[in-house]
Amino acid sequence: MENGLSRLLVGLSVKISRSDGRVHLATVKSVDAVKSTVMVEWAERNNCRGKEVSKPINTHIVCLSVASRSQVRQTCMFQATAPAPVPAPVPTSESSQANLATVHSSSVLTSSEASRPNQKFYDMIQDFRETLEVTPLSTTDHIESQRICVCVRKRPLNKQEINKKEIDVVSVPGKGTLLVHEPKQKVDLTKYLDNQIFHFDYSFDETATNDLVYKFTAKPLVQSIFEGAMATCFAYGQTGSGKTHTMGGDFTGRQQNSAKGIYALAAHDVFTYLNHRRYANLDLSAYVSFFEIYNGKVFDLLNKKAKLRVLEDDRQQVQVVGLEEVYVSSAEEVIKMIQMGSACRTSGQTSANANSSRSHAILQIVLRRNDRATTLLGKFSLVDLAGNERGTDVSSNDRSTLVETAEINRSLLALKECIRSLGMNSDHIPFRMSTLTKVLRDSFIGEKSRTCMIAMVSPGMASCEYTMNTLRYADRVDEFVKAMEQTSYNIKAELPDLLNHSRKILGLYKPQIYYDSVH
Ligand SMILES: Nc1ncnc2c1ncn2[C@@H]1O[C@H](COP(=O)(O)OP(=O)(O)OP(=O)(O)O)[C@@H](O)[C@H]1O
Repeated sequence: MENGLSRLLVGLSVKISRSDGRVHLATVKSVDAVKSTVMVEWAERNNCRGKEVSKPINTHIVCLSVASRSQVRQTCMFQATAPAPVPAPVPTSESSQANLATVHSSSVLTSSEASRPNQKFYDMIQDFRETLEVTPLSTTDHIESQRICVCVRKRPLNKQEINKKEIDVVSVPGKGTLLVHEPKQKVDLTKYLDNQIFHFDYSFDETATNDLVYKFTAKPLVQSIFEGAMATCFAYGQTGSGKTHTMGGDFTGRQQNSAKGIYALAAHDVFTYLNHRRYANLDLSAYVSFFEIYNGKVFDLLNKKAKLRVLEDDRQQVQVVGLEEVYVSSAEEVIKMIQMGSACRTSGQTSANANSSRSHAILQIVLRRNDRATTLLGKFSLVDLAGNERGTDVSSNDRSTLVETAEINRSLLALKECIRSLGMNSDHIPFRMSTLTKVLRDSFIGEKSRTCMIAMVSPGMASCEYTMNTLRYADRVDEFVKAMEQTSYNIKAELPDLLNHSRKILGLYKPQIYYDSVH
């Protein structure tokens, strides 16, 4: 019977009618999906988009009652619209069948879904999502070359959040757009969503891989360092939002796969270019350094966390004195350095003075000419920033936390200001505001500098405030840069209007003559 129902549902577009009168539309993709844990949750979490539903050929009602692994029984009525008889090769497993308890051919609906905290908000968000046009970014999409690029990446709900039945309050319809459905309550206790919309250069949803993120963010910057640029890629966001996952590689349990992060992907491309005949006559070598900044102090991750000094000479050149710069001849060697440095960073977490989420980690891939002075050609700095979540939390009065917080605040503020100055082509770069911006000073100067910021967000309702902080920060960087890009265009576009206005006031209005003269 269960098997029959599974076959019946696979490939169908189903309308899930619920006791409160709401309707969800979904396409059932596989028998396994039907059988896994709670069908209702699955259907709601995945394809609940009305536009996927094809015209019904025949309609029938089924009432599906399923039990989750925790034996919470849930019953739901399905109005299934079948486009065609569905061919379904059905691998059945005893264990998964156990999850499907009973099926009734009844139209009576009893729903016990309200077991989820914040169910009302969950429903409202689901309803909102049904109205969204979703166009996820794909590898074939066009990549725009720009001097400053600001993107956002949403990670999936993690196991803990799923167990807590946290609701996902972030939607990524694509094309650089991201929405936060902020749950709010009026004074009369009516619940409502404050749907806030943000636009960035690219927005990555929870299904995006590191490869995809890399392709649109750091990859376009790699070539620039072969043309003499200083390129920088930042990962910004609260603790646990996915900065290290993105930069350093994804985790399998506690093991980090360093070959799968943006650090390693960039290293691969550096060696591809290095071996390309186009750059062969430059006679270049690659070097790597890896260090962290904690509380304004620099520690060398490739040299047993040696504490280093940052000095500035009279020509404003900033030097990290004694920083190891290791010659590397392949991407694999860079990955080894990343593993070594990351292990050093992690082990520091247990010591009294450092914690990875409270420090900025910077991997630099440096290109030098093989001349006597090993002249610098270009540099790519990849930065895993400190978590920004306690930047606004002033509730803790522990002294070291306050000092730490002040330093993180200062450095993130300085970073924003330096990127803005870069966007303005300003002569004044306020890099002295923090150690982070001091050591990255050369990234903010010169016509060829390129910067990319990836803002990471956690999707859970509990992280909503931090998510909004992250997005506002990224939005301000982006907004300002785009405003500067727009300025020259707007001045040109608005000049006729402004001049006409002045002429009117002065009684000199000759629109035709003026218009002709402008064009
Ligand atoms: N896009 C993603 N897909 C799957 N899992 C992810 C993703 N992003 C993050 N995670 C997982 O979430 C957890 C936290 O991620 P991560 O350590 O990268 O966060 P973080 O922002 O670097 O935190 P911290 O500031 O504390 O270092 C990890 O277990 C990671 O594997």
